Amino acid sequence: MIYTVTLNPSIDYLVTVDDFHFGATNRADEQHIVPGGKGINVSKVLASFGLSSRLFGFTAGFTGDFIESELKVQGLQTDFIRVNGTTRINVKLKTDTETEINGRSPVVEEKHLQQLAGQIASLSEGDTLVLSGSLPKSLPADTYRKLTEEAFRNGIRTVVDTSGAPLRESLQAAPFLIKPNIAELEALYGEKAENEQDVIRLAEKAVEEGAEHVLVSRGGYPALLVTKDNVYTASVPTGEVRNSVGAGDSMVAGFLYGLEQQHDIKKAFQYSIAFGSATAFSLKFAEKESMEKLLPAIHITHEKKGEVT
Ligand SMILES: Nc1ncnc2c1ncn2[C@@H]1O[C@H](COP(=O)(O)OP(=O)(O)OP(=O)(O)O)[C@@H](O)[C@H]1O
Ligand SMILES: O=P(O)(O)OC[C@@]1(O)O[C@H](CO)[C@@H](O)[C@@H]1O
Repeated sequence: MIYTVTLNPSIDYLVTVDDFHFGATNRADEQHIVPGGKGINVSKVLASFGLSSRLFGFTAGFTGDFIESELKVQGLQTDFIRVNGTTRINVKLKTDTETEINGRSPVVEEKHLQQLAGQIASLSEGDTLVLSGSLPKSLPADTYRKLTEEAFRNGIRTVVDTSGAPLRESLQAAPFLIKPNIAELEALYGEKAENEQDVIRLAEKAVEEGAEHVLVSRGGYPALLVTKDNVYTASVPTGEVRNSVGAGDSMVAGFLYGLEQQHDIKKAFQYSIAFGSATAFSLKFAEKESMEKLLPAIHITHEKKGEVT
């Protein structure tokens, strides 16, 4: 079973303003109000590909109520812990470019974290735990590391998709997969990656620090999957980007989908790109038909300690 954890969910207010003027009153040309947050997005994408998951995390106030009721309508199995305050609202403004304002999280207390740890303690060997997104400000940076350590001890595979100190800390707990985008990977080591070799070098550092698979997304540029002995590079399909919100989460979902279908790592990587780009090319998240159209066009190069296949 797959479990996703969204410690810091959101309502995403996706708004398109074709002719945007800074400092003026603008009117929306299109808008969508949806439950968001990285773990929630992973679960939503998995569900539309027929894979069930259970959703953990913290919700609060009327925005939290909206998220829970919407997800239930969509048939998702939620088990959120209620905290005080109000779940944040994240603004995703699409003009000729994309601008985001992510809101402030409510306060999550130690007792709530303990409750979550209790939920995770009930997982079984072979389960997958996806820890995605930022931490509420009140939680310490080692939160994901501790949850990953506990999961690792119990034979649970952990995916960590976050950035900064929580990502750095989590490496020590040997996560099965991390999925930084290029900016997150660069920030992790305080270095700019000027070319693909630099990206590989930085990803290898993350492997040395403990991650088993490092999946680096680079928007429309080839993505990389780096492990101890292997480097895979995937071409990314060309197309019109209509919405990149959730493209990274769709990659995580696609990777897990590939593994759930009993495919190897290389094929799972190919699925992850197809899922990511299917989301980027659509106003909604990836759907089966669009994903399957993109899949054959994604070519993977595999380099194993000096050999190229
Ligand atoms: N311009 C693009 N053309 C084709 N595919 C794209 C493009 N931008 C994003 N994608 C798809 O989405 C994937 C994830 O993109 P990106 O590196 O922007 O992730 P991210 O920053 O984690 O995304 P987000 O945080 O917006 O969900 C890419 O690997 C690719 O499959
Ligand atoms: O502030 P965080 O937790 O890093 O990211 C939250 C978020 O931007 O990520 C998702 C897209 O990946 C959105 O649904 C959501 O608004």
